[in-house]
Amino acid sequence: MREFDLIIVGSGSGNSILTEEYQDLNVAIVEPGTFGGTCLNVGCIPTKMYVYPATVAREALDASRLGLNASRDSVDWQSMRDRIFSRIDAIANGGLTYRQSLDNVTVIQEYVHFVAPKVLETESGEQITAPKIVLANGSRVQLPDVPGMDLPGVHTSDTVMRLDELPESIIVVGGGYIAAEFCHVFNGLGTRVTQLNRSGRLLRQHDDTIAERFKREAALQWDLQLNRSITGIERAADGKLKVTAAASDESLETWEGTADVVLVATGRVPNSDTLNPEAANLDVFGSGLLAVDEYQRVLSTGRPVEGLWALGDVCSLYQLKHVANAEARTVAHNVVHPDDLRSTDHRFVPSAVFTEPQIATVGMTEEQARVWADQNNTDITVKEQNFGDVAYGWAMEDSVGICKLIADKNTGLLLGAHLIGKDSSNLIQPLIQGMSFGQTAHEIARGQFWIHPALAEVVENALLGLDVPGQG
Ligand SMILES: Cc1cc2nc3c(=O)[nH]c(=O)nc-3n(C[C@H](O)[C@H](O)[C@H](O)COP(=O)(O)OP(=O)(O)OC[C@H]3O[C@@H](n4cnc5c(N)ncnc54)[C@H](O)[C@@H]3O)c2cc1C
Ligand SMILES: NC(=O)c1ccc[n+]([C@@H]2O[C@H](COP(=O)([O-])OP(=O)(O)OC[C@H]3O[C@@H](n4cnc5c(N)ncnc54)[C@H](O)[C@@H]3O)[C@@H](O)[C@H]2O)c1
Repeated sequence: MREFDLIIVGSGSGNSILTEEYQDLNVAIVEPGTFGGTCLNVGCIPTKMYVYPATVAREALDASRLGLNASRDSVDWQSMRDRIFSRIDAIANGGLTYRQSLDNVTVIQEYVHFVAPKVLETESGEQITAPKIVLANGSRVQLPDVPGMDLPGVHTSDTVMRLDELPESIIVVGGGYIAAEFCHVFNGLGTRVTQLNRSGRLLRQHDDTIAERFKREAALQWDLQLNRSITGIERAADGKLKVTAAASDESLETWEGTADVVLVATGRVPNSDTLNPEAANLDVFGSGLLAVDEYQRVLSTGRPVEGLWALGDVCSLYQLKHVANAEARTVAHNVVHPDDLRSTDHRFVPSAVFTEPQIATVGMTEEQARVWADQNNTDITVKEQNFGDVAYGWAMEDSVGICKLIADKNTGLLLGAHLIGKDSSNLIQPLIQGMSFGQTAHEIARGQFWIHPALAEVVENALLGLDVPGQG
């Protein structure tokens, strides 16, 4: 059995643990896939590198209301794809080469699973052990159990960005983040998009106002087929892929549609099962999440296992890179300072959906805030401010954007912020900051200058519209 001081399983956020404090430790990093993990290779980064040109194209197509006639004459998919992946592949290869060059680091390029507590076995049968092990092995695509998933032309987010050609038509299955972002990408680049979702709602975890507004905007851009659950995919006589879907709403008929490509984006599951957690008696809950305490220590029958840590999608309620990175910082400290444990602050986890319009959110939805207020004997105040009501919104002729804020009427503290509209992923940041540092809505609004006439004035006005102490 090979012994190390530390084993890290997964090279996504797990790879960022190795700070200078680790240079005297004998470390193994286990990564069977492409070095760098999901975000770099098949997730956040390449998707946004496609989102940006798609957004530029949509802005051109929508510019006529500003008296500017522009068009999307042609799209060079191959050069876009090669530009994106020549950058990304170089970073992944460079990261692997760098780690392999370090005297104190061994990279093991195989899957591992537990055979006993603290003992992992590679696919080729080698056993490795260490007093400290970090489990950072992420999540993977979950496919519905229907026929046709293995047909050529049926893709997931892992493969669709490497297509040889921009498809003329695509059916996107799912109504979450991944489906939304790829509908925007392909629609912006000129593919005919049909989105199929099981429920009648898009972005189900978002505030109702935002989800409804997004549904309206999505229906204006592509063909939206809601309340339809995929039942199968087959090859049609004309060579296209034929998708069938049952109606989950009784008023609808069974649906059939054809396209060149099908993208299945029906969720992701944690990779804990690939670790054989039973052999180490590790606690697993929900969709397969490893149970951890607030210090990221992995639990076994409810108690932390000495020297065993987890972070990111394999254990987190949030499948988000900034959360995986924050948890990695916690673990990086705790592994080498076990007597001075830090916890990860999960109070105000924001996220953004990079569509056109963008969506950004932090904290409670209005529905959650009403329940919370009842339980805590307080009241809430809600303000919806249209982007179109501020000067920059006039410049944009905006009729889409909303900044919706929810605050505790008595304390003035923000409970939730939900934006849809241009640059929402950036506009929300002062609200995340104010919530994180305990500032009231009035303090955020009046404790600083807001640049005039920047779009951020919509956030200032939304804050001033809340019925909280200090306003007036
Ligand atoms: C298409 C897409 C777009 C996304 N966009 C965003 C975004 O814009 N913003 C955002 O915040 N988040 C986004 N995410 C989510 C984000 O990518 C993940 O939350 C994040 O990358 C998780 O990091 P991780 O370190 O936990 O896991 P990963 O980066 O997935 O790393 C885990 C690694 O472990 C390896 N592994 C798995 N099982 C084993 C095993 N048994 N043995 C050894 N190794 C194993 C895997 O090969 C993998 O490389 C996106 C995800 C996808 C799929
Ligand atoms: N911008 C970002 O931060 C970003 C971008 C992409 C992904 N992510 C992360 O990745 C995670 C996974 O994303 P996702 O979109 O795959 O999952 P998701 O859980 O958000 O959405 C899955 C969707 O598929 C639908 N669905 C499930 N089974 C179906 C079926 N049989 N037929 C039709 N529809 C079906 C569900 O109703 C749901 O709308 C997200 O939760 C998010 O945390 C984040």
